[in-house]
Amino acid sequence: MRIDVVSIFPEYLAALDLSLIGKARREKLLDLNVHDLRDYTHDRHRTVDDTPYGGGAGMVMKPEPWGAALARIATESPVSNAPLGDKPILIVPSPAGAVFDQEMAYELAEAQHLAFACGRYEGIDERVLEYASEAFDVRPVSIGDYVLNGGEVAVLAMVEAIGRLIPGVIGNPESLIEESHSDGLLEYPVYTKPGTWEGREVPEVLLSGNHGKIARFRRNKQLERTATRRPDLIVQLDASTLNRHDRDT
Ligand SMILES: N#Cc1c(-c2ccc3ccn(Cc4ccc(CN5CCCCC5)cc4)c3c2)n[nH]c1N
Repeated sequence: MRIDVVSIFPEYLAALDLSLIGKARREKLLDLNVHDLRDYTHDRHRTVDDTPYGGGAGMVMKPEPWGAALARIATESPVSNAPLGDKPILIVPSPAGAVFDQEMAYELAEAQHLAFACGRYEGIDERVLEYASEAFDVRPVSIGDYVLNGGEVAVLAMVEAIGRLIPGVIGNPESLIEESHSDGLLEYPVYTKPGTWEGREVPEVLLSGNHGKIARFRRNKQLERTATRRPDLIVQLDASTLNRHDRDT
């Protein structure tokens, strides 16, 4: 997978050189390119923003640098020149976007080429998204119902959530099976040595070696946690998921 990220703070994305995503880049599982939007300006001050038409607080990101950056990325895309004529996907982090979730992460992990446009100030001139839709499948996406100062934090979260789903990135793919949201429920609690810590014991069933009982204990903990912490997820569960847990714990 190729990923391109455009930002006026490219150093914000340095975290993507670390840990599993950094390892995936070094092992060529991920071709991740970070671009400084200011490299696509032509004035002495490398200007990327201006006052909003119609008035209002703050500044808006100018269209010209974005147009040049996205045009460059589109021409380099391994997808847009493909015979099928697919388009690379352009994710535009925005408080006004569709909410990013695990289902979207799985969908985007299938893409050959993702580009991310990190806005700042009050956002990017809307004409950029219209222009980009000629060469990209443009997706405004939000990572949650709160307001950040720009798109970079959202890109870090999405690239990690998507990147870890790419085959070979996570050492043990089994660990992807039982994590939160993989089956519509929150994950169960985990424990490790020592067996007693600060007077607190590990649940005895986990020491029993009875895999059936352990599975039931964990399932019930998933349901218990989801019902108390995310009741909104419970209503979305189908009967088979809810009835799969056993009363015998
Ligand atoms: N993903 C994600 C995000 C973001 C996010 C993503 C990208 C940018 C680019 C700039 N900002 C800051 C910002 C955004 C909106 C406003 C409100 N204005 C009101 C008047 C009309 C214009 C907009 C102010 C400042 C961003 C925030 N926040 N929260 C998420 N989950």
